Amino acid sequence: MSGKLQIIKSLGVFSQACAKRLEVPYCSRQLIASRLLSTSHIVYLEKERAVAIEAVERASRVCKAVFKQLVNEETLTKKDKSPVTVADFSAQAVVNSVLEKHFPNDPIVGEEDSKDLQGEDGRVLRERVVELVNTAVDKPMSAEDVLCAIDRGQYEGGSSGRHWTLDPIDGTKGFLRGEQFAVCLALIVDGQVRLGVVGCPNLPFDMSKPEGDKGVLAVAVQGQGAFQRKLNADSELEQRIMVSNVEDACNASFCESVEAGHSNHSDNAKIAELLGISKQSVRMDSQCKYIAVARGDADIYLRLPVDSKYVEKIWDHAAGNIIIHEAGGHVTDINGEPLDFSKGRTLSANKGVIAANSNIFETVLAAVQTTLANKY
Ligand SMILES: Nc1ncnc2c1ncn2[C@@H]1O[C@H](COP(=O)(O)O)[C@@H](OP(=O)(O)O)[C@H]1O
Ligand SMILES: [Mg+2]
Repeated sequence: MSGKLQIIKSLGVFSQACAKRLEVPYCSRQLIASRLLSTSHIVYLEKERAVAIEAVERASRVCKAVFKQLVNEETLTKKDKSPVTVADFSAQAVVNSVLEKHFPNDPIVGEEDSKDLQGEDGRVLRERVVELVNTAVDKPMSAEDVLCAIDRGQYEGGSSGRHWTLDPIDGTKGFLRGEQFAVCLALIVDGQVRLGVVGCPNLPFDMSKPEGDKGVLAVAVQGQGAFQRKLNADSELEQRIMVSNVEDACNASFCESVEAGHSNHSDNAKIAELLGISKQSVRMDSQCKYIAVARGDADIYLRLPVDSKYVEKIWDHAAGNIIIHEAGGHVTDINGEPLDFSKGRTLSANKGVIAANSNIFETVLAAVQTTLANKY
């Protein structure tokens, strides 16, 4: 069989999904195949994309169930951090076991480890986690299976080969406040982020209807654009998302962390003033901020350091980073350097994060550098 024919045959199972994403009606396999052959990168990472979506959807379901309980039940006070802990460990176990099933040789850089679930001290927490995990997986998992799955996240990362990075619940403070949080998964190949999936169970699907449907899944593969679909919905229909086209920074809106301990609110305010921005900042937890910029709900995301010591973690940025790029935006650190995901578990070569649409990015970066001049 010729190479070309082989590619066309292997495309068969993907053509309907690709048609959806390309926003063309589902047409003949041959037509889709010829489109894909002319832009051969489009089939790149198709299986990884589908598996990552499945993993994030399953984990998001687990988190959403705990989140609902937390918001509704009077018995759980928001000062009690255990619900988010249970959901966090469970989500990591669920994602890692889905990845193990399909890509058993891929290492994972995950935020959590199983230390707090070990031994007699960890028994109560462990039992709750095992019960929750078993609501979300196809094959029953023992306590040992669950701990092993969590600890598959201990990879050190680096610049060669491929690995995944996972934040099972990003925005734990938002989760506890009943606000925004996200399940974030990305695939890194030779130090470059190639695929990102972010599940945002509490984010309105359409920001112009804040009381409407909640639950967004955003996904991007390098070179293929960024898309959103309804999280855990029957329909797999995807919409392409794009950053805003605001051209004058003074008309921009910016978003930042709710937590002043994660991003310097007063420096952000000085930059906004310098840019002539009069709109109030949108404060939001987690990588939902990247999604807000990627779909044009906001124009700028500023994450300025609060001190010189904190080093950002790759799982807090990898998925959001590729989604912004694929939506037509730009992401760098405060020095204008791209985020470097090849350094292991942290972004040790970077300081802070700036994301914006491409029209205003250079203006925003200049304002950041003027404001922070030699501070870090
Ligand atoms: N001093 C600090 N500066 C920047 N980020 C910090 C920080 N301390 C903690 N974080 C990170 O900020 C993340 C939340 O970001 P945000 O404020 O945008 O919601 C946390 O993720 P987790 O919630 O997964 O622990 C944590 O990794
Ligand atoms: Mg995080």
